[in-house]
Amino acid sequence: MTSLYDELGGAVAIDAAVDIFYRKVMADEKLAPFFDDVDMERQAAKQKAFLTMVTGGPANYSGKDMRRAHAHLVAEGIDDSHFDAVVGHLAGTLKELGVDDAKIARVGAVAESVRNDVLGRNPAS
Ligand code: HEM
Repeated sequence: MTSLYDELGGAVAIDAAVDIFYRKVMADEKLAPFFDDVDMERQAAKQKAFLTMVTGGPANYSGKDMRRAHAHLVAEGIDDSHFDAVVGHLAGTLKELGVDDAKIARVGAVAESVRNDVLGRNPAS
């Protein structure tokens, strides 16, 4: 079966998407402060590897799991509003790149699957 990764356009598409996505995140004044001390080049590389893996492409992600990667941000106050904004920027990016709504919805579902981990909650809450 063709993976969502291939349907999106593979490595070239993921690279383009992550670059545009982080430009949007950094231009969003409620999100940018969380990235103040972050090396954005390294961050973009991790995000590319992560999105590649979770959309069914080659699994080269060696970063932290989503709960550990964001635990310090939970302490700094990230909540559903930040998560929704991040997912919105991802969807907006894909839309700009000409990805159809059905595929954007599938990427959105992948993002939703890590919401509780990113926000440091139990699955049931
Ligand atoms: C779909 C949701 C999200 C995904 C898939 C995601 C993915 C990632 C990945 C792969 C990393 C790198 C982990 C590592 O260093 O090993 C990371 C780090 C980070 N994420 Fe997210 N993230 C998401 C939501 C958010 C949200 C809502 C925020 C809040 C603004 C956020 C802010 C950050 C920051 C600031 C870092 C860097 C941490 C550091 O290096 O100190 N992320 N994220």
